[in-house]
Amino acid sequence: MTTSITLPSPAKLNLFLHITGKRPDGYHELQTLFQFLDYGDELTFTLTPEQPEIRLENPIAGVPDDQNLIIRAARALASRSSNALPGVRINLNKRLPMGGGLGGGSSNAATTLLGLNHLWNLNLSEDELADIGLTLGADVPVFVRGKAAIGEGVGEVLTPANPPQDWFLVLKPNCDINTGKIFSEKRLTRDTPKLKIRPAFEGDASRYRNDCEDVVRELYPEVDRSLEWLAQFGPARLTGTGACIFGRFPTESAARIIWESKPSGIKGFVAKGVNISPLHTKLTELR
Ligand SMILES: C[C@@](CO)(OP(=O)(O)O)[C@H](O)COP(=O)(O)OP(=O)(O)OC[C@H]1O[C@@H](n2ccc(N)nc2=O)[C@H](O)[C@@H]1O
Ligand SMILES: Nc1ncnc2c1ncn2[C@@H]1O[C@H](COP(=O)(O)OP(=O)(O)O)[C@@H](O)[C@H]1O
Repeated sequence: MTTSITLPSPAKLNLFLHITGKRPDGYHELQTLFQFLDYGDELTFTLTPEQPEIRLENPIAGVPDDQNLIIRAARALASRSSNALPGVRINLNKRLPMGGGLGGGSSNAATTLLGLNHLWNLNLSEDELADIGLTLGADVPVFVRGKAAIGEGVGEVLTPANPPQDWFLVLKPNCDINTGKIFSEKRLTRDTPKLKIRPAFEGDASRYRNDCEDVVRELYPEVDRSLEWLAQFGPARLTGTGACIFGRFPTESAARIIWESKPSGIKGFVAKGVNISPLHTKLTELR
């Protein structure tokens, strides 16, 4: 019996993000193209049959365990089982900046759902895991399903897509952006016409925009300056509601050359865009 696994918890990019309307409950309707990166956090799950608790070995500063999406996902999954389950010790190797629009927390939740479904032998279907995921956040289902996709609704209605698997230079301007604040800005564009995405999205994502970008640039000069710098070298965009931005390159070496010349003091990384999540690639190897 497997008692311990280490799994990737990748980042996502929103290659474009259109706001197409607003629902009566105040949430915004989106059309967004999600692609994964071959870069992210890593989670190790170790069963502890002698201790029944779900325990995070290295809590995140400022995020109480009760609010940590890893613990919340593990508890939500455990509540689906009528049998007593062995406890689990979880170790998080955090590499992704938090609240940066890379979906790190949502990805951690999805890795926990899939990892513990495997270790606890629960055999829940992908649909069931995506439903549990949606109760934790709008971005969790795409990480559960593990395929690049256009997200509609609040991002949970997914249609698989196959964008080019380019290389990206991702930068994290030195500011924290609150998603709720951006969505509540009056001047946000909320009426972008819907793109035709069925039977398949054939468009070139770089022709489309992130509707949050103008507002974020106005409110956060660090993002504005970083985007201006990165756009010198090719198409550059905001992911989610920021603060991370990304530039697209045809090869790893092209991205690394620009990385070497980035302004001092700004953090980031180079990664490849992938249409199958590294989490799913790893789980397939384990089966
Ligand atoms: C914008 C996206 C795009 O991938 O990513 P991130 O920048 O967070 O990575 C997501 O849709 C983020 O979804 P999610 O992670 O669930 O959003 P939350 O932080 O819970 O949202 C905070 C607040 O923003 C507003 N909100 C959020 C999403 C949405 N589609 N419409 C909204 O109006 C709501 O007021 C909500 O209470
Ligand atoms: N395991 C987790 N990893 C990261 N953030 C988490 C986690 N659990 C809860 N959070 C909370 O979720 C917020 C959003 O984090 P994250 O998913 O990294 O960013 P974003 O939604 O902008 O892509 C964080 O600021 C943090 O308060």
